[in-house]
Amino acid sequence: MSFINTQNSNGVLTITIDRLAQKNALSLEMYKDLTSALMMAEKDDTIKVAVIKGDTTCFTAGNDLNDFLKGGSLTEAHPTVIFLRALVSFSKPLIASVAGPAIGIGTTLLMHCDLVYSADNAVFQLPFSKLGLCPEAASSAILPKLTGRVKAFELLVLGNKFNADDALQFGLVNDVVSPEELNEKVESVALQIAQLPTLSVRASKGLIIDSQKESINEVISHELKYFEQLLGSDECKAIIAGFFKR
Ligand SMILES: C/C=C/C(=O)SCCNC(=O)CCNC(=O)[C@H](O)C(C)(C)COP(=O)(O)OP(=O)(O)OC[C@H]1O[C@@H](n2cnc3c(N)ncnc32)[C@H](O)[C@@H]1OP(=O)(O)O
Repeated sequence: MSFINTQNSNGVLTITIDRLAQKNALSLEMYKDLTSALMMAEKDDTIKVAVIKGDTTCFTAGNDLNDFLKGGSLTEAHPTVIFLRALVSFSKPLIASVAGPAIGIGTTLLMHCDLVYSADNAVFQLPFSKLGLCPEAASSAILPKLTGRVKAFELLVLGNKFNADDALQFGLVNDVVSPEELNEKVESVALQIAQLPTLSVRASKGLIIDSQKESINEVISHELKYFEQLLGSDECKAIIAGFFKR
């Protein structure tokens, strides 16, 4: 059973994370499906813009902690790494629609989206140190640029939860609406983009991000070396195993 659904309509590919019983935690299979969805959007000329969403109660609880426990080397062949590379290289506008928990990669993937809309029930968290891990998805470089160094340290290392208004203030999201308004808001912006001249939108995204892609990918590689080491540590394994013994 796939927990990633796609719907293609009016030039908009909507990618829905749908594993609510596990708070939309992202398994390796789900990363593969997310990558496939991005690649499909990249290749299909009828798709002008992609939206990534959960539902109005939950975006994603981040990486599936069971998969962390299983281990595995974070090489370029790893599904999470392939997804991160696809996210960085995605050349069409990507809009995130966030509600409820957006934990770990649920927050860091937003740093690779072009527009982010949040419901006022969203809860963001970068609990890397609490898990015995370190930042990923180039958040160690992107977040300090958004928030300044000391706030980035607070968010990435203390790892406390923050709300949608905080995320708006940090420049992580464009706008905050009620959960009931979120889908309509995102759909209307996506349709607006889909109707703009395609080449102009593509060129504009390229101008905003292309010059940074190489360094973002380098930061991702650098972070992954530490992340892999930490993931293999007894400390991290004990913390993650503890999550399931609550
Ligand atoms: C490269 C990527 C790095 C990262 O993403 S690092 C971040 C990893 N993620 C986390 O550390 C978040 C872990 N989850 C939570 O903190 C909490 O959950 C939430 C705040 C998201 C929601 O809390 P609540 O509403 O109380 O739900 P619940 O009872 O904790 O979870 C419901 C079911 O979902 C499973 N679950 C939640 N998150 C994960 C996860 N990340 N990986 C695997 N399973 C998860 C639980 O175990 C449980 O399941 P059952 O009903 O069978 O007991």
